[in-house]
Amino acid sequence: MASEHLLELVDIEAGYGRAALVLRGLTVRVPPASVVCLVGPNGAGKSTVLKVASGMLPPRAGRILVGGEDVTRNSPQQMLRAGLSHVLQGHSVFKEMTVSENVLLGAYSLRDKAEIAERVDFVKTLFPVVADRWTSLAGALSGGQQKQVEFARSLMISPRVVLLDEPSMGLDPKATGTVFEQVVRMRDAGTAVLLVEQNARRALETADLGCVLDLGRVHISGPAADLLADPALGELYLGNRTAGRRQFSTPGADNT
Ligand SMILES: Nc1ncnc2c1ncn2[C@@H]1O[C@H](COP(=O)(O)OP(=O)(O)OP(=O)(O)O)[C@@H](O)[C@H]1O
Repeated sequence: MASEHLLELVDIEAGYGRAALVLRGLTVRVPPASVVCLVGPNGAGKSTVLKVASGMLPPRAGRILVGGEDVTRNSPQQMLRAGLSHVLQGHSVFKEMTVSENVLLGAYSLRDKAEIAERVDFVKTLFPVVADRWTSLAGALSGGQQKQVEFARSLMISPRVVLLDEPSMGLDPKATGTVFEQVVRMRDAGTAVLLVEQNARRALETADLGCVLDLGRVHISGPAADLLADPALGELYLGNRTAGRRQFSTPGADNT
């Protein structure tokens, strides 16, 4: 059945091994051509959401839908084929390989040379540093430039949704700014983004929709601009100082 959302995680319960559940009835939806960010305290389960969406961690309950199709039991490879591309936390470029070799790793499942060439042109246009440093060793690039190589690699398969885990981690403010600009460019070029970030303010300034996670559930969600303007959210998560402290409304809301 067609869906107005590209990716839907519905009533997800998930955890690691025999340990207690990390995600406890979480619902997140990603519309087309949007950036949805997940923010919240350490250990809330943000990265775990991305692992569930990419098939790395099968949920114990709930459903995962891509374009309305149920992919809950997909393996990571099947999730990739369904259009979900995961850019992991930290740096995952191979420093001893060139930028081109790193980017082309993202095309390993493609057979059509014309399609690969078309995707290479696309990512080079989207990320000029990838074009400029195409034959350089990836290890010679700055952290922010390496992150753009990872973005380019993730886009080679024409994903429907890119899952970005902490893209600003370890970057200085200037590189962080560039990386967030590139997130917007990805969206404007037609790829939806589900973004996990510690830098909650910067993420909400970039995103269209935001979800605040706490204890494995969506605590509050809505247009990112509304969340940024919420004084309670500002005080709890964004470092604002306000006179009165008020509590959030009922936990368990979703971003529909
Ligand atoms: N591989 C793992 N094995 C066991 N427990 C894990 C594993 N990865 C994460 N956890 C636990 O799951 C919980 C949620 O972790 P997760 O990384 O999803 O949180 P997060 O919101 O992304 O946190 P942070 O902002 O610190 O990155 C934590 O209690 C963490 O210890």
